[in-house]
Amino acid sequence: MSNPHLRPEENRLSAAEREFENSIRPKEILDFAGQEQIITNLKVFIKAAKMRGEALDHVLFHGPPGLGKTTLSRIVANEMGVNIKETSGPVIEKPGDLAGLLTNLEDKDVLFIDEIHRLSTVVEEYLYSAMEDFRIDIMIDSGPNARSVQINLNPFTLIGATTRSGLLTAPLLSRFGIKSRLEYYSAATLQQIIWRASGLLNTKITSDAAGEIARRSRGTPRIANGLLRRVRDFAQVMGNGVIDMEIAKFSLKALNVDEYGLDEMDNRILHTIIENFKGGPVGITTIATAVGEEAGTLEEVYEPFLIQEGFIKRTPRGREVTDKAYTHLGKTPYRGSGNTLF
Ligand SMILES: Nc1ncnc2c1ncn2[C@@H]1O[C@H](COP(=O)(O)OP(=O)(O)OP(=O)(O)O)[C@@H](O)[C@H]1O
Ligand SMILES: [Mg+2]
Repeated sequence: MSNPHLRPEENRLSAAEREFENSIRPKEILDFAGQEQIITNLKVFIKAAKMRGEALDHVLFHGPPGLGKTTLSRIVANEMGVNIKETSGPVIEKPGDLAGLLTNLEDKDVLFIDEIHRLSTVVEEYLYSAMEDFRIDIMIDSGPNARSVQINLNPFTLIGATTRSGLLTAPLLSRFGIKSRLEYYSAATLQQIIWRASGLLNTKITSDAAGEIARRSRGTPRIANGLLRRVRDFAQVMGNGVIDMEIAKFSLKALNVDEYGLDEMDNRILHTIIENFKGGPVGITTIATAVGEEAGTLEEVYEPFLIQEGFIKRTPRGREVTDKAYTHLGKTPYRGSGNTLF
């Protein structure tokens, strides 16, 4: 059964896939590839906090799914040498749930709240004083004797993760001293990640095959590792277990993996703009309605990759597909009379 507390993307990961992810998830900062700027800065902040003997400032990791937010949060706790307690926005139903978590934290521990954009308003407001002053009010007794008492918490680090930072309120955002946006990975970095994962899986892979899988992974380590897992099956059954270029190409074709790594929704978006709106420009809310997704999710989860890879352009009048999108979908660019130069 699907877990209602998880986002749709997470529900799509089976238990086996999640276990696989955990087994190859880097635990040390040294094994975490890419995101150089974020890593360089974090190392400084962690070192400084340790020198002062203080908890690390509260951290927000935001960015599209599968880029390493959970991984980095655990690495931060590991580097700080503290425990990490993990929960997620929709699981904390009332302030009392949060109070329970907070009062159980030891000095400098990390409280990781995944999907922090899904905290309820009351819980979020309750979090403010905890983050700012390490203090919370709790109700004791009930009925006519009910009263609230203020208690001090151990200094802690809140690490929030979200794919939808656009939904965070200004007061919450302002309470994070460190805010990092994770970016899509280059093919070269993904190739390195695939190389490392193959080693952990005891699978031999040639460097060009790793490069081929990397290029088709939508800039995302989770996708790269997932593809590696499937391609490994093909290598085992059809060859001698070694992943070479031939096996990689054959498997990726059999798995229907898009040449650029675009997923079903990416292709649906491009298709919709071309077929229903003559290639654009068209507003994001109109596209969202047509593809049946929230406008905010399109803007924060799908569009950044399509723009980065040059399939879509933002114009003052809305989104427009590029010639690359037409070519990719095997279509001829639409040239309305107003658009022709000659
Ligand atoms: N920089 C990296 N180097 C190596 N492996 C990585 C890196 N980033 C992510 N991974 C791998 O990708 C997988 C997904 O990463 P993670 O779960 O941290 O993503 P996420 O940003 O938390 O995603 P979501 O938004 O869905 O929660 C993990 O199994 C991890 O092993
Ligand atoms: Mg995560």
